[in-house]
Amino acid sequence: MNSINFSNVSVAVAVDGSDAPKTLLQDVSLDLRERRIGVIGANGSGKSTLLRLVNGLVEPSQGSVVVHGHNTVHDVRKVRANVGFVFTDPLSQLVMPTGREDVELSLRRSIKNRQERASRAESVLERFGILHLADQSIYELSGGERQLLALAAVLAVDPAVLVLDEPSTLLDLRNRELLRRTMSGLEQQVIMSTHDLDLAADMDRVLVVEAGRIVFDGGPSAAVAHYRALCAASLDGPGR
Ligand SMILES: Nc1ncnc2c1ncn2[C@@H]1O[C@H](COP(=O)(O)OP(=O)(O)OP(=O)(O)O)[C@@H](O)[C@H]1O
Repeated sequence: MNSINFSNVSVAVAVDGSDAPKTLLQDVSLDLRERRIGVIGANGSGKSTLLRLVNGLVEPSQGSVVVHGHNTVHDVRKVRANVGFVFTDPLSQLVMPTGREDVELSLRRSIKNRQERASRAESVLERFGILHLADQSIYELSGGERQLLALAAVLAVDPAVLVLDEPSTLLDLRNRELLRRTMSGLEQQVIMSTHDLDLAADMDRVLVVEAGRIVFDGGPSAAVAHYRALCAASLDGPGR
């Protein structure tokens, strides 16, 4: 039950001015049962597309994705209730004027009592070291502070699966370390795309995506070595 299963998944989209669809992902089959799953690969290789399939933001053109027993097309509400998604750009996720209100909004469905909700929101903000920023406009926060807030708002509701799309791009060294420690203490299944190969090294299983295909699937050090070799080949290959 506790697996993220991709069965022969392809994603193709129509492109303006062209008869041929563009293939973003091709023939992906995976059974992900590990607690920490990393996704690495070049810009535009298909990492975000793969992650967006996990909460039904992207639908397969072929094949199916089943997350902890729920199909992402037919049971999308159940999938969304189980999957927390942290976007690369926190502003595409934060909807309330302040951090406190945003975290409280996340908690509205799970905690009906107002006071309880407020106190839970405070403890979540404190855990991420941003309680002192709780009442500031989200537009006045730094990029990294917003990224921490977006993570706090998603983690507040304890989703069974946490999807993180490049969560550390804006974080300084200390907050990257905080993210690492937070992730290692989490009970839930985490699937994360990253360009930060140190973060990838903490994962139990790492997928390397290249031009819409999974070209490596295994332990973190072998995956990073594979990715480095791909980069070197593309820089030093014919025509360069
Ligand atoms: N809706 C869409 N329509 C057309 N092309 C798309 C669409 N969504 C994504 N793409 C293209 O699909 C490819 C994969 O995109 P994706 O965002 O999954 O890459 P990524 O590996 O996450 O990249 P990055 O590391 O730069 O964030 C890119 O070439 C992108 O331009």
